[in-house]
Amino acid sequence: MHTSESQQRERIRTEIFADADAASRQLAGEIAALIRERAAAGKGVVLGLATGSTPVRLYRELIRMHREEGLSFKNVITFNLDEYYGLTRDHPESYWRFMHEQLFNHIDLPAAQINLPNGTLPRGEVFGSCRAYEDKIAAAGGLDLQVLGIGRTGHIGFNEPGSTRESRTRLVTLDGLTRRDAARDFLGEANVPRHAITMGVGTILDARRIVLLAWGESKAGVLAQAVEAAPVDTLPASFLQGHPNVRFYIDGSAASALTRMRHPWLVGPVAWTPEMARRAVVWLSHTVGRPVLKLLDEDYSEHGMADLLTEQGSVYDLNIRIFNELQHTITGWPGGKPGADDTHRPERAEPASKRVVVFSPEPSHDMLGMGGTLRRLVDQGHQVTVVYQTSGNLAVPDADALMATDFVSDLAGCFPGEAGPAEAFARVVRGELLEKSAFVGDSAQVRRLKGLVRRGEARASIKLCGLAEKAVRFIDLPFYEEGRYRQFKPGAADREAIARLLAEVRPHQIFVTGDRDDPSSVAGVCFSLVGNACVGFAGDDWFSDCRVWLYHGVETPCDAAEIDMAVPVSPRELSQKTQAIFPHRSQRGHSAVASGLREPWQQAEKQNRDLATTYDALGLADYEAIEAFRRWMPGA
Ligand SMILES: N[C@@H]1[C@@H](O)[C@H](O)[C@@H](COP(=O)(O)O)O[C@@H]1O
Repeated sequence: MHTSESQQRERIRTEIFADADAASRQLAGEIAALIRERAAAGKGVVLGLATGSTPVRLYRELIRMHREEGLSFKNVITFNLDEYYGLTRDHPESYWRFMHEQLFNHIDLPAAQINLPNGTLPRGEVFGSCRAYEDKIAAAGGLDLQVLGIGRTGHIGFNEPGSTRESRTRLVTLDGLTRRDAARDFLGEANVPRHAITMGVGTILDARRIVLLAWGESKAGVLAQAVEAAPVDTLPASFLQGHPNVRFYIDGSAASALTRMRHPWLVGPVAWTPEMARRAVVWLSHTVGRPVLKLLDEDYSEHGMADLLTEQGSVYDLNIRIFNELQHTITGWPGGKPGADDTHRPERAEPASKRVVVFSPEPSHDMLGMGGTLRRLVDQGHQVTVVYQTSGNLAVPDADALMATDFVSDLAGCFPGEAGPAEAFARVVRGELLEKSAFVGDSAQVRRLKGLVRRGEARASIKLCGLAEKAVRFIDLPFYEEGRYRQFKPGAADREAIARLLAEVRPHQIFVTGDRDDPSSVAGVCFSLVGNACVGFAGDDWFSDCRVWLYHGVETPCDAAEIDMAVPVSPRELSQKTQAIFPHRSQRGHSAVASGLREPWQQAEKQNRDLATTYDALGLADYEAIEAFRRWMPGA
């Protein structure tokens, strides 16, 4: 398709890269070229920098270029976008500390040339300091290049919805969703500051060049609006549309809601592959509000799809073909139906009893994404192993850990004079937790105890699915145990643990999630470990008899056109699933797993019900709920 035609709805030039690494390398190369060019002319560069997980890959690449290619930052002055208000500079979550750990400590940028808003001043001095920050940017000659990420509210810097196009550096109140998104970094929403200092939208727009980076499906909706809808102050990133030199560098998942990706037939001619035809017909059915078998010639022609009809023959044939394809995704036998003709079934019939591995990035993802299917697999006689890839301890509130220590102490109190090492351990952890005045990172022992809390929850949950305890593996991958949110670095030990497990079980089916998540999130890292292991096994006999199924996280809607296997969930199974999510008590309420006011099980229930409603509207059977899966193949 001709690029400019397919991008006709885009008001910001957007480049889609193979992955976050490729996009980060591109921008790092451009920054390095600018620095070198200016240095050669005896001039400096003024960079505007961002925090969050998004630019971490960019910073790693700049550090690599400094170390291996002699890139010097001596002629660079930096201004950061924002800073939390009320955190000391050495607080683990201050942006000052983040920038030093992620970039400044590893390059030769002189300390005097580093600038961040000061979040430590008394309120009365903030206004003056914000003005001084603006003056300093101007005195440096203005920003040559501003790097941006984007928040799920559509914020840039901390310019939340409601920020005006003219806003300047100032103190702001953080949006509820932004605070929930930051809750994991701060080990609980209660610890997230309520205020921050941020450059204004106007300050950002004054930069001579702007590049916004974004990865993962969770940003797709907000990005599509920023790029394609009219600018509004409810979506501050949309104000970038007015800038003469702005580019978005994003990965395929973040781009997935752009018209050229989601509905390419609306913006130009497309190659009508079977997948594309299915997507278009599902969209058409939704758009005109008629089931697939009732779509008319005029529906197609009035919605820019006449060429599909020309290519595929009559509307009657096309409607039936797509209807059948959709119908064939539905199965109550997620592990295959023994003895049945499986020509049109999503899974093969043999072997009748399959070895199945379900990977769950943290305890609870398995149940939220595929609790109904998991139960069916067990009930239908498959040998299911659930693998919890990480302990999930970073997402356990202190209060839950304290309860656990109390329990151990109380239990020990039942045997006076016989206090053992477990009681001593609980006492130490309890002491640490009680001494925490503000947020501090947890020690290894606190994390260990929190991991055990989640193990207990996972066991309780999985039992409700009829799974034996020995079918559950907790592999506590080291990248997570040694890491912090937004800063995970998976390594050889993580890769080996996954490969070892797969080589031992040699499953016929693998269920995994996280393929469309931000690659630096827990689910994103966990998926890439499994995906890479599968690529490594691609030539092995056992793997050629193995199918990999992707299940869905609860925060993003399922697109019916992309489903390869739809497992109906009856009213009874849905309540059993909800019941099985319930034991994950540390994830309830204030946890970042919940978005909005919804509890995790409510989100899962809604997602499964919504999909059933969609299938019903397409003219398929009317189920209570549906869990959805896509098939994944290495290298596809
Ligand atoms: N103030 C920062 C933003 O500058 C950043 O863009 C956003 C997204 O974070 P992440 O990159 O981790 O998705 O987080 C914070 O709100």
